[in-house]
Amino acid sequence: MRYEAGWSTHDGSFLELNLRAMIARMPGLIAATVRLAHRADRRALRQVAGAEIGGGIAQAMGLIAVNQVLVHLLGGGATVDKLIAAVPALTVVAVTAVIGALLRSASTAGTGRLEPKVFRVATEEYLERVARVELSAVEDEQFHKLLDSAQWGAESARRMIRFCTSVVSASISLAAAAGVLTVLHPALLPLLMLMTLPSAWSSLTIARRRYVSFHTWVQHARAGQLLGRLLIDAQAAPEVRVHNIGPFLLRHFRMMAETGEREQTRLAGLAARTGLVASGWTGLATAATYTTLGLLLWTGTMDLAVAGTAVIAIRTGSSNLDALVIQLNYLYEESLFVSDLDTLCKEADKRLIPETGRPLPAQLRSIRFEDVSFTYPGDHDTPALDRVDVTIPTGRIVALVGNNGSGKSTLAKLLCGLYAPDSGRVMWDDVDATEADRAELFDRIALVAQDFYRWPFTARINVAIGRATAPQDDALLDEAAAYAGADETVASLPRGWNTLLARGYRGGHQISGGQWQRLGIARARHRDARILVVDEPTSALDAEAEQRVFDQIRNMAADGQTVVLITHRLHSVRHADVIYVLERGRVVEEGSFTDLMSPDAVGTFRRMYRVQSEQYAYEPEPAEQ
Ligand SMILES: Nc1ncnc2c1ncn2[C@@H]1O[C@H](COP(=O)(O)OP(=O)(O)OP(=O)(O)O)[C@@H](O)[C@H]1O
Repeated sequence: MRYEAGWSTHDGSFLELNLRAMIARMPGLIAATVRLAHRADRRALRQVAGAEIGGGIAQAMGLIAVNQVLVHLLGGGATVDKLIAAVPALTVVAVTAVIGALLRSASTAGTGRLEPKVFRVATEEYLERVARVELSAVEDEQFHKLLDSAQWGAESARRMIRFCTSVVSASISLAAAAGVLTVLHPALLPLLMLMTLPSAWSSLTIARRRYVSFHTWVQHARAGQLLGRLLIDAQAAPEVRVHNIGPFLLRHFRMMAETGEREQTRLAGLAARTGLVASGWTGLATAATYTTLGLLLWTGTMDLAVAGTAVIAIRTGSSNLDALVIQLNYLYEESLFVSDLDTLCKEADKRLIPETGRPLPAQLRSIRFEDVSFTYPGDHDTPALDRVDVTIPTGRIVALVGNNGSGKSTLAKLLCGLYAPDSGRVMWDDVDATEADRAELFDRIALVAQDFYRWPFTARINVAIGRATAPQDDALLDEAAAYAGADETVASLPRGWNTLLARGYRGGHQISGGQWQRLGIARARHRDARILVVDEPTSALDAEAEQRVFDQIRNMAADGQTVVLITHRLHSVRHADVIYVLERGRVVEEGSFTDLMSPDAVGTFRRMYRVQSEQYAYEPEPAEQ
């Protein structure tokens, strides 16, 4: 499941993974992290910033004081006098060390507080958007790939806080050491930089490879995890056992994991080689630095006290510079994932369901599909709906029937405003659904989809979620449950309405498919919308419950509610005002039950009805003579 890196060029970021680009982008990245942290917790941010800046100043002062101590100790005079003279500087060294330690712990506490908050803010930012994008975006493979990689972004944003703190701290310490070195001798600073360049190059190269590899293999990793999860999934568990699917899944899990391992091994080998080359160059640069120092001493250009401070400053400076490069590199690597998150937010913004639109008619007369065609993205040749004309009059029952894959559910989804037609229009009287206020449109529809969602919450929430924003009213919930025949189910649950319907959690309970379906119908009833779209509402119901649901659907239409009924139970569409028969995305027949059953009709419905009714025909065995 390798990906071409092409998609990653959406931001082209990894291609810019070189030192110049990194330095150019760094202020922007730090500013973005600071903004995120500011939104998450201002006080903690101030605490971290104050502690880091204070810590850097303390370190610089400490280094200057060390220089003073060495000057006193290596100067002329009696040892006791030299020690007494060094006491004030020694005190400064001790005090700055204590202050530094206190500030470091303040920074650690602040960072610890900030990190989880930044993670939450970043996560909410994309979740909030993704929940509002068009359904077509959620089903789009490219968008999904972006979702996969961007999900790491929130975790990266969290880690960036720590790396940002380390970068600021290492930069201040480095500035202190560099300042001291420049004062000691101007040649020392460039030499220090030279010592660090190879490790900077090596970390960047390794980071670049890791990022490219991540993007190439991201969906492969997800698919591997999916296989692993299937083995422990409660729903798959019966088949896994009875059909002995465990070894099959495990074998494929191993195969996918091994591909991942090979990639990791390849990266590790390359990293080891790059690291070795870098270490060689660092060794040469270090030798050059200390040779220069030796020469300066030998020629008398530098005295011993200064050389001692220089060695300390070089050691501090090079470890600061190493830390800075490593932290900058981590920061940069994480920022690439944060930029994926940013890209996801931008892409999601482009695909958001519009928040405004034309108001729908208050007294709607009908919804009309006018010459509507629709093809799912990727299915270029086979339209799911092909030039369909359908009229749904208000307060009537409209039935959609047809073979599997004939386009019934797709038509229902277009009606619900989940997809827009490729051509043709869905008109709510004189308002085109694509221009309509979508929130208002959704508000008018209650949907019992074929694959309605089994929320892993309590029975109460499973029904109340039909009107998620309204306050919960037990009387209304009871009424909806009674309507759908779910009242007995609820009464039989160990904790009634408050029973958790999620196996695998404490107190979780499992109900049957039919009982779920009753709850799904109760949910749609509780929504109390003007148009009810029911897609195979009774597939899991027993015969009596099924009859009851269809009777109630009839009553609803009598009360003025519009019902769009999709079903394979053809006897249940007898009472529909109009029946549309679909075949391969086209309407091939329409009319009332009587019209379609008449000998003059096209005959598709009649044929389907006859096949079904023959299955129910009961002829008693002839009595034995
Ligand atoms: N989300 C989707 N993405 C891509 N193709 C889809 C999607 N949903 C349905 N299709 C395709 O569109 C066609 C019509 O499917 P649809 O679900 O509308 O049929 P249906 O009449 O409701 O079938 P059934 O009676 O089996 O529920 C089918 O060929 C199906 O493969």
